[in-house]
Amino acid sequence: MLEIKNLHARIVDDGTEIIRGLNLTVNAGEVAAIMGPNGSGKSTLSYILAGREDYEVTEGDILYNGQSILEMDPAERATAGIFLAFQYPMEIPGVATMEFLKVAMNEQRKARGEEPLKVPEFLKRVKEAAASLSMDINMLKRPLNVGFSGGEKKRAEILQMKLLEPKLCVLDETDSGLDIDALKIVSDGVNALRSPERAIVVITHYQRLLEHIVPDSVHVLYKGQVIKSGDKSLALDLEANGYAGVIGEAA
Ligand SMILES: Nc1ncnc2c1ncn2[C@@H]1O[C@H](COP(=O)(O)OP(=O)(O)OP(=O)(O)O)[C@@H](O)[C@H]1O
Repeated sequence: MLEIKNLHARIVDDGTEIIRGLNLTVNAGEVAAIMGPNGSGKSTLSYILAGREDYEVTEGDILYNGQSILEMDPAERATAGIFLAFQYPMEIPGVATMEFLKVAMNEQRKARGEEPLKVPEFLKRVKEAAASLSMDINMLKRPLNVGFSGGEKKRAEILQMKLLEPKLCVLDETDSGLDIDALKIVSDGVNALRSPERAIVVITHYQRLLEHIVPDSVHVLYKGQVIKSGDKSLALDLEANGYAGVIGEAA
């Protein structure tokens, strides 16, 4: 589903190369965890997948279902089924969360040649999804993420993901800012989306999240490259021993 080949990417503003020859394959049905020290390029990778314009790909390719996405803008990628849950979800003043969800869902339907959702059906879906994440429906009348606590913002990201049903989900540090109960609720929400037709990429610092969302593969990112891949035991090893060993091996 996702095949990243020898990807090199730099910051447009100052030309600094952040991603330096990254290779990664994530198959449909797979949950892949990406770990790595601070500043290794994890968030940058997620932004590049989503199509953020601050970064320029200088070499290599990103294939989604066998097709390069490099020429697609962020909206086209979203319509194609790529979803990024942000580490720091953006506040959108003046746009009620409910309205945002409606526009996002209907835009995707339009791109697929489907009719917009009727209001009762839309409300039913939102209510069900919000309830499954223990979110108060009244919160969705507020502008998106404005004044939401850290944990509420993360839940709002998962709510969007549940409603949009993307095929490739990239979750950037979804566990940060979540209390113990919220971590369980959000993880359950992600697990409910596991499916043979969907790939999920989870960026995290902590093995803790991976106890709830058990990954099929774990990849260590360092200086813009995947330096080691393994199964879930790799995350346990990192938790116990830190990154030094893996980095030394790669060197
Ligand atoms: N727009 C930018 N301008 C300047 N430097 C940037 C920019 N974007 C990324 N970087 C730098 O690129 C490197 C990788 O950053 P990135 O946020 O991708 O790391 P990360 O692995 O997600 O880190 P963390 O675990 O701390 O969240 C960092 O050194 C960061 O300072």
